[in-house]
Amino acid sequence: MSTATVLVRTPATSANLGPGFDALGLALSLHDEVEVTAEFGGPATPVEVTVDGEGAGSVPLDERHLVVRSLRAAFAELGEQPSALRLRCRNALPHGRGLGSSAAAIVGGVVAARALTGLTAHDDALAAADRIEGHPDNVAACLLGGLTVAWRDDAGAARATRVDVHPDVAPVVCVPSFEVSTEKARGLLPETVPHADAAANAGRAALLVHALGKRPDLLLDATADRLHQHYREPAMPATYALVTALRAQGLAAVVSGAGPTVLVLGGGDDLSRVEALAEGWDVRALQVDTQGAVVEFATA
Ligand SMILES: Nc1ncnc2c1ncn2[C@@H]1O[C@H](COP(=O)(O)OP(=O)(O)O)[C@@H](O)[C@H]1O
Ligand SMILES: N[C@@H](CCOP(=O)(O)O)C(=O)O
Repeated sequence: MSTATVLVRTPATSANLGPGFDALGLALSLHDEVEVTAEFGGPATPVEVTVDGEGAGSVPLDERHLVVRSLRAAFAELGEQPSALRLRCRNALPHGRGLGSSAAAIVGGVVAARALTGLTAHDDALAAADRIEGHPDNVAACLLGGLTVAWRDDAGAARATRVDVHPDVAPVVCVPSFEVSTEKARGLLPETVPHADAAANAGRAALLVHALGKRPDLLLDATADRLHQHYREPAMPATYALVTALRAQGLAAVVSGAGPTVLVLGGGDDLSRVEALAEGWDVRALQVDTQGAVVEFATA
């Protein structure tokens, strides 16, 4: 029998960034940690999970737990399931707010399973995480850190590349007290969209990559979206109203991921202006996380 332990740290992510639906993601300086101990070759025992912080008291503590499901899926692809699994989760990412908590849980499980079997390269981890999450934008940024552009190749496997972010891009998030699940928010999207809207978003998404990297002064124009935000308004009217109010003041505000958090891609100078309009919201000035998922330690 063999036993190994790893500790994996995963960042929050804001996906879409306005026009980059299911493609763009930005890793943020807010993190979950999961410590996983796995035994191989012993008698099969039930999984043990403890949770501190966000999700404590609400997430299931058995095989339905999202990190456990992701570990199981990754171990299945790697060819061997552990006979025993023990997890200690310390969560800072709020759930169901559009800050990538599910992506962080999935990446945490996939990276932990790979580290527990001696794999440290991220090569196949992105595709594995995308197969669980169902869209590659958050998992790419969570895995790689920074600003990422994700896509699926012709065989359907997720791929991603990182783009450097201009130092003046200081993310501010306005987190509401209510949740909207990504599943519900995706259910509001239409099957098809007008060609003019698709064309407008393609142009703005291309501009956004340039604005985030080199021209923050173009961020207001670059963050305009016609593909998802207004379709989701019925599930989060307060979010849509805050985005509209912030944009009217010249601030580059978008719905973070599938919402309901609002992300403002401005400079640090914008914080007081955001706070003035976002009364009652939990307004946090964050930084871009440049590390992505990190294996803090691994013991065999
Ligand atoms: N650290 C975690 N541990 C277990 N389950 C989690 C964790 N993070 C997220 N989840 C699951 O994912 C759900 C939230 O996912 P989702 O609706 O995609 O919102 P978001 O990813 O924007 O926070 C939670 O309600 C919970 O079921
Ligand atoms: N592109 C996805 C992003 C979902 O992000 P999350 O943080 O809300 O899970 C979408 O817009 O549905």
